[in-house]
Formats: sequence, structure tokens, C-alpha cells
Amino acid sequence: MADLTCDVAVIGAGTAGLAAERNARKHGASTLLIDPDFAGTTCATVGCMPSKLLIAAARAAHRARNTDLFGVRTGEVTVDGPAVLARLRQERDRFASGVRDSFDDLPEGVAVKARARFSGRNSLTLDDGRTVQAGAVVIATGSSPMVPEPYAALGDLALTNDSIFELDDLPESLAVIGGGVIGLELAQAMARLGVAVSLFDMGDRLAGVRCNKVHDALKGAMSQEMALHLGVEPEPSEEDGRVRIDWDGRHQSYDRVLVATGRPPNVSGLDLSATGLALDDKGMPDVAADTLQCGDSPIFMVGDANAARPVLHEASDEGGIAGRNAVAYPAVVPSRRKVSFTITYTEPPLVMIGQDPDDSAKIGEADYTNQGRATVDGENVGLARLYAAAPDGRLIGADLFCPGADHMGHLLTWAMEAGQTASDLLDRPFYHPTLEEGLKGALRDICGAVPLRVPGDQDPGLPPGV
Ligand SMILES: Cc1cc2nc3c(=O)[nH]c(=O)nc-3n(C[C@H](O)[C@H](O)[C@H](O)COP(=O)(O)OP(=O)(O)OC[C@H]3O[C@@H](n4cnc5c(N)ncnc54)[C@H](O)[C@@H]3O)c2cc1C
Ligand SMILES: NC(=O)c1ccc[n+]([C@@H]2O[C@H](COP(=O)([O-])OP(=O)(O)OC[C@H]3O[C@@H](n4cnc5c(N)ncnc54)[C@H](O)[C@@H]3O)[C@@H](O)[C@H]2O)c1
Repeated sequence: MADLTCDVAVIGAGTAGLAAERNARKHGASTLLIDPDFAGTTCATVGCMPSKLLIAAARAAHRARNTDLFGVRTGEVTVDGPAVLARLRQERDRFASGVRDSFDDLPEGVAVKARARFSGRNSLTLDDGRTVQAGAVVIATGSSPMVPEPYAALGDLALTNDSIFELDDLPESLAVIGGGVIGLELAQAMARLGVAVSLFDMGDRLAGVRCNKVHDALKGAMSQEMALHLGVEPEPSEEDGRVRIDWDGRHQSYDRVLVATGRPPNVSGLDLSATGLALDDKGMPDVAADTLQCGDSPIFMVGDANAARPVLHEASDEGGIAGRNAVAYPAVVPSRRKVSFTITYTEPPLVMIGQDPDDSAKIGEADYTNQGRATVDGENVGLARLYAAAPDGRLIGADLFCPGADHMGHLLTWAMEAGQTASDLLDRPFYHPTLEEGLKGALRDICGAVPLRVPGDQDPGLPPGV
């Protein structure tokens, strides 16, 4: 006899799990939300929010140091590391406590403070010895930093996103291992805060950028702010209380090392083999993207745990879809998934939207190195590449590394969601002088290549600098 029973058990009280539990309860289910800590989400505590707070401080320092261009003299700019980190933690703690307050709104008995593992398809064992029998289970256990053994052996000298925001002061020097999203965002922020940063990646691509031209622009910009070592195998060791990195017959010492080599899903402690699901060589079941169901089982997998779209808004969407389907099981209903959209908060931001362009795609390009508004603001760097399907000219994807890419990326994603063409977008008003105006050239390229109507009553000239 199980100690606890419910219609839907959700494992993990992060963004995805909270959404799943909420939606299952909204659809009439009795629910349990199981988490060992209820500490707040990864996003609020060690992810999106503290990293963006660090980036905000870095932006302030960078702007303060770069006023001469405008004839504005500020004198020497100093960065007070403890003050930067104190503000970061103060705001971060407010975000995290907001999430923790939301746990108090859960109905009596829903929150179960324990670590869960499967003992069968519909049954869980908790680390306090209790058992749970559920009609359906949603796995929302998130992901954790992977720390390769030689870095783990460095003890406190090795940082991850779990520990870097707890530092009392900024290090003088930092090696960053991994040029993925986390490595890139934090490396640039640290460099702008005055830390001497070297970034190492065993691959040749930063942040998985798919477009060569965009990658060249990103790499060029980053290499001006940090020492960039791509396609190398860094080997760490401890030397006189510091971190020594050896690579390609060279070596250098750093105060600390940030390990940003990926965040695999938290599945190893779940005993998924007890579910009878077929598992791949990474121990992962097959998860349907439109229902979040594992095979035809009553088990659903959402957020970073399924490793498909490990960003916040997708974790939230997936939780919602799985929560509803867990109640409806076995009559699950597929949901339309949104156009994929990621922003890496470098400066300028790096944005990837939608599909890879195949050979038939029509491509438009906008150069921001001489664009009007970007030049006015002294931020003229990078480019935007837009992809459209032939023969109709529908926008299907984009890669941007340019000022304002985080905002323009939203406009483009929304246009793709609406099935709009390059011509449709050109029919919209473009204010002057804006970064959005820069996209006009790319949209016209696509209209010419498809070919597609360039709105007939539109002046083909461009205002200064566009
Ligand atoms: C440094 C960093 C910066 C980021 N920046 C951004 C950003 O700017 N924008 C963006 O969109 N995304 C960003 N992300 C990604 C985003 O934070 C994640 O995609 C999102 O938080 C994942 O939510 P989740 O619910 O899947 O996992 P989590 O919030 O991690 O929740 C998982 C929960 O499962 C619990 N758990 C684990 N195992 C068990 C078990 N066996 N039993 C019970 N409970 C368990 C954990 O305690 C945890 O509470 C960032 C991530 C990082 C690390
Ligand atoms: N702005 C955002 O939305 C945002 C910000 C941060 C993180 N995230 C999420 O967090 C996830 C994890 O990010 P991440 O940057 O940790 O992982 P990642 O998988 O994006 O990048 C890891 C990098 O580390 C390199 N690497 C792995 N092992 C190595 C080794 N031993 N030596 C040298 N290089 C090595 C890989 O080649 C890769 O480039 C991302 O997929 C992203 O979804 C999102």
C-alpha cells in the first residue's frame, strides 16, 4: 500500500515542474509536487537572473569606460567587486524569495519535501522511505553543471554557475572552460568588470552558432575582450593555490576556473530503468516534442530534464502541456510548439531563431558595422541574416549578432509565428533612425531572391545610414 497517492505526481519544483503541477491541478487532478529543497528555481537562484545581474554591472562598467567617443570624459573607472556581487545577490535573493513565496500558495499537502526515484511505471520511492502511487508522473528534474574529473579535483578553485555568484570578490584572473552560452555570457561580463579572462573550448564553434558569417563576427568581437583559445584541449592542475591550464604546449595560471562544459539532465538518480521505458546510451527515454509523453507511458518529461529546448520559456510551456496531458492520459493531445528562439546575452546579443537554412532557402543580410542608429550609439558591430522559404518567401529563421538583436529577434519570431513573408514585414512602418530599419535591406534581398512583391508604393531609397 502506497503512503501517498495522487492523479499526477510532479518530480522537481523548478519552472517546468511548477507549471506542470499548476496545470494538472487546474484540470481537476489531485497532485503532488516533490522536491528535496524547494529552494527556488534554477532560473532565479543560479541561472538567468544572477547571470543577467552580473551582465548588467558589466554593461555599466563598459559604458563608463567608453565615453570618450562622444567627447565625454569620465576619468578612471574602478569596479568595486564586493559591491557588484552584493547587489547581484541582493536582487537575486529577492527574485528567489518571490519563487519560494509561491510555494506557500500550494494547497495543503501538495508540496512533498523529498527526493524521488521510480520503483515502477506509476510508483515512486522517496528518500524519506515513503512511497507514491500516481496515475501519471511528470519528470521535471532540470539539469546540473557537468564538471569533468580534472576540474572536480581542483576543489574550490573550480567554479560553476552554482558557485560563481557566491564569490565575495571578483577574481583578478579567470579561465573559462567551455564557449557555450554560459561560458560566453559570463566570460564577457567578467572581462568587462576588469577580470583578465581566457576562454577555452575543445570545439571550434562558440555557442553552437550555425552561420559562418555570424560566427566570424562573434569570434572577432569576443577576441577583443578576452584571450580566445578554440579547438584546444585545456588540461588543468593546481599550482601554488592557483589554477594552471596547459594547452598546445603553452600554460598560464589563473586565480580561478569557471567550468561551463554543459548541463546534462538530472536523470541518473531517478532509476528510470524501473519504468520499463526504452533508454538510449545516455539513459534518456524518447520524449514526443508535441505531447512531452515518453513513448505510450503515463510518464512525461519536461524542461531541462529532456534536454530538447533548455531555456526558460520552453520549460514553462512544456510544463503546461505535460500537466494537461498527464491528467488526460491516455488521451493525450498534441500541442503546437513555438518557433525555436534563443538569446545569448553577450553584447551585442546573439540570437538564433527557427530553422537552419537549407539549400533552397532565400537569404537576406543586414550589416550593422555601418548602420545608422548603431553608429549614432557607437555600437556599430555585427550583422543579421534572415532566412525565407521558397517559393512563398515566408520567414523561417534568422541568425543575428548585432545591437538590439534581443528585441528585433522577438519581432522576427513573432512574424514567423504569424507566417509572415519578407514583403509583409516591409509593409509595416519602420521608424527612423532605428536598429529595425537595418533589417529593411535584408528583407528586400529576400523579396528580390524569391522573387516577391516589394510593396509597390514604398520609396526604394533608404534614409541616411540605414
Ligand atoms: C547560468 C544560467 C543562465 C541561464 N540564463 C538563461 C536565460 O537568460 N534565459 C533563458 O531562457 N534560460 C536561461 N537559462 C536556462 C534556464 O534557467 C533553464 O532552462 C530553466 O531554469 C530550467 O527549468 P527546469 O524547471 O527544467 O529546471 P530547474 O529549475 O532546475 O528545476 C529542477 C528541480 O528538480 C529538482 N530535482 C532534481 N532531482 C530531483 C529528484 N530526484 N526528486 C525531486 N526533485 C528533484 C531540483 O531540486 C530542482 O528544484 C540559464 C541557465 C543557467 C544555468
Ligand atoms: N541566455 C540563455 O538563454 C542561456 C544562458 C545560459 C545558459 N543557458 C542554457 O544552459 C545550457 C547549458 O549551457 P552551457 O554553456 O553550460 O553548455 P553548452 O553545451 O552550450 O556548451 C558547452 C561548451 O563546452 C565545451 N566543452 C565541453 N567539455 C569541454 C572540455 N573538457 N574542455 C573544453 N571545452 C569543453 C563544448 O565544446 C561546448 O562548446 C544551454 O544549452 C542553454 O540552453 C541559456
